[in-house]
Amino acid sequence: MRPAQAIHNWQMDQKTEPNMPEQKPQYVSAFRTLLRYIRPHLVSFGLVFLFTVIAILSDLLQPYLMKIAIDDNLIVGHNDYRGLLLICAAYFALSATSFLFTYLQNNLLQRVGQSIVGLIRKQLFSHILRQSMRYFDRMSSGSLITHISSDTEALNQFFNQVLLSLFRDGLTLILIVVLMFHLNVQLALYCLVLLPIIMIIAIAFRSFMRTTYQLARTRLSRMVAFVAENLAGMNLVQAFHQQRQQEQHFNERNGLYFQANIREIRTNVLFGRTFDVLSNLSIAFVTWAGGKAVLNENLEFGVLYAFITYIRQFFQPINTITQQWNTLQSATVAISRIWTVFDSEPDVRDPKKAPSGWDEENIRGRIEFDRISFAYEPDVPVIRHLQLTIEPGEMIGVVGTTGAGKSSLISLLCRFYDVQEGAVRIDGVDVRHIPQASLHRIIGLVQQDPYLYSGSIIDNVRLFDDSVSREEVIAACEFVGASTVIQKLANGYDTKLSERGSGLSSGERQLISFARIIVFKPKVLILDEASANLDSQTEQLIQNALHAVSRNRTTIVIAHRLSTIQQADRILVMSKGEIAEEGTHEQLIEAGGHYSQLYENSK
Ligand SMILES: Nc1ncnc2c1ncn2[C@@H]1O[C@H](COP(=O)(O)OP(=O)(O)OP(=O)(O)O)[C@@H](O)[C@H]1O
Repeated sequence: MRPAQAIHNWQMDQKTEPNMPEQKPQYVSAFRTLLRYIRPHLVSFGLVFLFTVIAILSDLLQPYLMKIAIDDNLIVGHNDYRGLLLICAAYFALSATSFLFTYLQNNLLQRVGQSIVGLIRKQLFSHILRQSMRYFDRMSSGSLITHISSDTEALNQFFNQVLLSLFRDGLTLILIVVLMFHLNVQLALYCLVLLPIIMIIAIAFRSFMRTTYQLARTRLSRMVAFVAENLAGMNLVQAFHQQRQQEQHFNERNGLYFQANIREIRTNVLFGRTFDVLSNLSIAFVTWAGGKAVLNENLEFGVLYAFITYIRQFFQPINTITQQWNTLQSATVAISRIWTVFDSEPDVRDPKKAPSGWDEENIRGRIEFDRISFAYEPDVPVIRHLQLTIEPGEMIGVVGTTGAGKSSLISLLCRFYDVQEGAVRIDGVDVRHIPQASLHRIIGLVQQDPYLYSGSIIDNVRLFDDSVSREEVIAACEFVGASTVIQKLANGYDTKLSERGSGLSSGERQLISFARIIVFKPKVLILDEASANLDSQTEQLIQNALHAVSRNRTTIVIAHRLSTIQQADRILVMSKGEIAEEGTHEQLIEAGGHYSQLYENSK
């Protein structure tokens, strides 16, 4: 990302934070979409349901067994030791069954959930990769990272917590009510009297818990986004000594997240304890009403025991389900957010098929900008009616003031953006008709500050393409003169580079990019020259590499040092999106215009 973009994103983040609208969950559309992913796993979900039923039944039959033991085997004078032993064995068997099926159900649900979430994450990333540059101008990288990490994690929780709880706790509740009515209708009705109170408390807490939960999640995403933006623009932070200010901004976000977390925990504890109190109240009530009935010999003691156990088990699933409401909501918001990303279509699209007669291997490299106009924002033209033809094998140098539109011209040739007027053609074919993969094989781009991937130098030159041999890579590096730089590194060609190619200057990274050009042999070479001050040795290496690589290749060099392009076949001077001067170095010096002034200043 451009540093300017990073700053812009921080500013956006800071400006919009207090008023950023919370996204409302769209349950129906979110789950209809999710259903598409669930459908292929219906058998597994069916099995999870079956295992859940078995595990719950095994749990709930345990108090019932105790009731039988108390009422039938422990009655004084019965001395039914064999019966008692059988019940104990059955109790153990039920526990073991519950253990086994809970384990199976958990594992299976986790596996299915993880594979769905993994698939969504994969599709999300490849969808983002297919977007055009305009999309990345609009979206901050922080929010995209949040979509891929936190939002998919919320989906993961939906499967592992919400769905599991709905299956397990919902079913437990239903079965407890059935068992209570089976044991004693009157006592069951007494217990159900409490239901409306439970509902009122749950609903009252629900909206409160939702607010605190959403607040904590939003503040967490903002903090993550902020860190991501800072990492992307670290050079800027350091160059402008922004450490203190950024630390302060981070501390504010960290503090807000801390407060939201504390509020969330406090609410959860309050809610959980309220349910405990309610549960104890019901037990006291049932002990009083049931105890009276036992004393009057209207109720067996075992039934009362089973009832009390069921009441204890009754509150726990209600508590869990209510708590899952938050996760359900955040998962719904996450699904909507993920689908907003999926909904965005790239502005720059591939043609349905390559134009007839298109032969990538035999491209000559004639480039034509035919009266093109372009703007990033409506009404702010960056390039105006520009006409330029570059012959195959020609080397063009482009100079101009900052913001003149040099990089934009290259972006249009690479089709990172589409022109609004006119056409860009390669060998007479409009780039909009050329499949992008083919276009990017034809054009080799050596950027100003080349991006290197985490990996060895070998992998960075061959772009992880194993069909390119190590020897080819080494030969390419030697050809462009990068080997001197590489051999100085600790592990030579096997030195592991980090994403910013740490340890290498931008000029040295450009040398490695030149080696890529030799390996992949594109017909057109674009060099956005490193503007950073290079030491004279690296500068000379780059000059030599450019000379070697540009041979028989159409080459466009955006030059920051005029020495690089003095030998160019033609030099263009750009100003305000137009070509202001054009000619060889000698012709332009003689003309005494802007170029000659630049040349004088650079001496
Ligand atoms: N992604 C973008 N979104 C909006 N405006 C942009 C974007 N990229 C560049 N611009 C604007 O377009 C104009 C031309 O920019 P461009 O990068 O093409 O100039 P340049 O000649 O390459 O400048 P420099 O030498 O500083 O790199 C500038 O005013 C710049 O602010």
